[in-house]
Amino acid sequence: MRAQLSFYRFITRKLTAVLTNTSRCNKVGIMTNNPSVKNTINAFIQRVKDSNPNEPEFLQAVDEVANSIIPFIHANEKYRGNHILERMVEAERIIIFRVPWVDDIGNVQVNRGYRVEMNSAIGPFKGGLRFHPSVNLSVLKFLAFEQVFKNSLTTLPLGGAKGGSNFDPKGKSDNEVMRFCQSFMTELFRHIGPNTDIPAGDIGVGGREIGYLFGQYKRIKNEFTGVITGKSLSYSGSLIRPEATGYGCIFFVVEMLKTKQQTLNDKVVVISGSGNVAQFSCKKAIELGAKVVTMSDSSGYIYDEDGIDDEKLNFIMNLKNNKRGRIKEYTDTFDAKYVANARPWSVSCDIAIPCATQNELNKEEAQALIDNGCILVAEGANMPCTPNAVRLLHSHKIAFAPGKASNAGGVSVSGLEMSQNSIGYSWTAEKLEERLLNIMKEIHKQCVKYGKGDDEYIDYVKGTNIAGFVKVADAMIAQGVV
Ligand SMILES: NC(=O)C1=CN([C@@H]2O[C@H](COP(=O)(O)OP(=O)(O)OC[C@H]3O[C@@H](n4cnc5c(N)ncnc54)[C@H](O)[C@@H]3O)[C@@H](O)[C@H]2O)C=CC1
Ligand SMILES: O=C(O)CCC(=O)C(=O)O
Repeated sequence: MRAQLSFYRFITRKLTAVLTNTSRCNKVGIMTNNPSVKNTINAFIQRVKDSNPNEPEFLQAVDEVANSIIPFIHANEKYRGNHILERMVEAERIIIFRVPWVDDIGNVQVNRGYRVEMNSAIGPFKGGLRFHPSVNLSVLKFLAFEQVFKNSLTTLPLGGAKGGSNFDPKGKSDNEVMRFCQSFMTELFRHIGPNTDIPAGDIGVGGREIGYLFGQYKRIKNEFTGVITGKSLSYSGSLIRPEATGYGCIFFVVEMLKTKQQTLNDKVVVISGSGNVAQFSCKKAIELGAKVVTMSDSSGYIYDEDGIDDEKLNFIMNLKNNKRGRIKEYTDTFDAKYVANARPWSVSCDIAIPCATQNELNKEEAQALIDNGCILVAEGANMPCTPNAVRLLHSHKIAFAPGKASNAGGVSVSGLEMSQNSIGYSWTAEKLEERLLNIMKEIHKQCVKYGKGDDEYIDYVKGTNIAGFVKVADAMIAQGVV
């Protein structure tokens, strides 16, 4: 307690000290390169590090936000003294639970389940579930933390959360996946609800898993409610939700290109991943005239110099969504190169869209993209670019969109699915796609408002973080110390 008090006093002293220094303000009044602010940031990050040891992904996400937000807090009196960011890095609640299940040969298996309920200041907890062997507390805390900012940007009343398990659906039968999902929900159900916490999909959680999870919730609670999004249309899902993250990402890219007086037409696009986000980013990019030349999975990537067209993309969708095969099999049917154990960032392109997982594009790979003429990188995945890669892209003035902004289309349509569930009505695909487009345009506008520098370069990282922060911070201040 004493240590906490002296830390807060230290931060307050630092902020007061730098307030007297009025040099070097940018367009939104934020002082940059001020050594006192830098010290404040470093002290804050050290504090978070000390209280969250062995959580590198969470620290990485906090570090990025702190570097944007602390200078902003310090330039805006309203946000000083409330310890908003200190509160935002503490989850409101974290649930960790055992998930026992029986495999097809009768062996008992056990996995660990999680739900990180990060912040409910502006709405009920909302965010996906990830089933992947790499899942741990650090990964889910980083995802939940980012979700708070992302959901705030969507213009919808959604708090932030994330959950999942180290269960690996790869290689499991449908029955095994079903038994796992039923066991997972048998604990999770008591923590969620349509007005409390509304999970959805993420890596390893698609339509099949959402169906099993929803079915078990309904069975236990004896209630048919909009407790999960990403549901199938046959049981109150929303049109466009499967497409939303990828389509939204491309709509965001179009807005970014507009600032350069360019369009997607004839642009060469490199995409990583071949799951939900990758597939629908590819589909919309093709529709808008781009040539998509790569897709990948955790074993390697395919390079199709002629471009992936609708027929080839349908093949990939069937391969990944139904046959659950490997991307290499593309080359059995189509003329393309397969590169094993590698990522696609050395392929020459105009635009790169990483859509697989966190930290999948490092500094050397960013350098390769720059050397090959890439002008824009937009994150379809959550935090796929390492901090060094982002710094390099910024230093070369490459347009760079963080996932919190560019992949917010998925959760946005989840929010629209919740609205449709609550009024018992289904909107048309056209209306939903139009809403999605407008939300992505609005997010872009907010990024420009807070991220455009004196040299006209748009720092989307700063823009995203500040715009996302302001709404949550205002709500937290209004609600008192809770
Ligand atoms: N599904 C959604 O609506 C949203 C997803 N995201 C993010 O997008 C990314 C992809 O998610 P989904 O497409 O939903 O998942 P998915 O399970 O449908 O696809 C994941 C893809 O990533 C690949 N992958 C996984 N681990 C990998 C690794 N270590 N190296 C290379 N490739 C790897 C898989 O092979 C697969 O192609 C994740 O970062 C997720 O958090 C973000 C916003 C919304
Ligand atoms: O649709 C949702 O609720 C969550 C999507 C998600 O997990 C994400 O935006 O990373």
